[in-house]
Amino acid sequence: MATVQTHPEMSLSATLPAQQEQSELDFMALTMAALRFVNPWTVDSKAKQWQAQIVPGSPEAKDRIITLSEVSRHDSPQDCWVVVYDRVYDITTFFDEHPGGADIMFEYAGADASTAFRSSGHSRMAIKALDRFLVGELPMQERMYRRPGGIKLSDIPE
Ligand code: HEM
Repeated sequence: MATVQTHPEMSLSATLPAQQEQSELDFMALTMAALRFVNPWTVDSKAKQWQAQIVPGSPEAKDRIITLSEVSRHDSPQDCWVVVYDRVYDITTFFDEHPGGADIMFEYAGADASTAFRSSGHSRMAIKALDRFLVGELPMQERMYRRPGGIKLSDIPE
């Protein structure tokens, strides 16, 4: 039977990256575990509470933390969520009412619509109209506009 001999140096260099990767992975897992322990805004803690249906615009919506990954699951005309300025809105019932049309909004189904919303020149009234569709907000580590030291826009809603 034929055997393939590799030069000892070659086989060493071939195994090194794999070993390195293994130890990096362990290091990452440890770091993530430590971060979860000390970080009060961990994704898991509040996101797991997302079980029951929530009425858009209700007081409970203000306390609900929803991850981007959860938002991405609501991307159909029957169940459509978008993110605007780190807040999550269920706009399923708004398609027919939207003065800018349904299609333009549906392009952002399950995704972040902040820049589209902003660049369409929405009025204060439109910003206020967001309230009634609120279902929650992103965890701190997924936010872009409402995090300490993050981008500050003077005209985004409180
Ligand atoms: C997410 C919830 C949204 C709400 C509550 C909302 C609300 C409104 C309102 C009230 C208007 C009337 C004009 C005004 O008062 O500013 C409007 C217009 C408009 N919206 Fe939205 N909008 C939303 C999302 C979007 C998105 C994601 C886009 C994407 C680009 C968009 C594009 C437009 C455009 C182009 C107009 C202008 C229509 C015209 O003047 O003919 N909107 N929207």
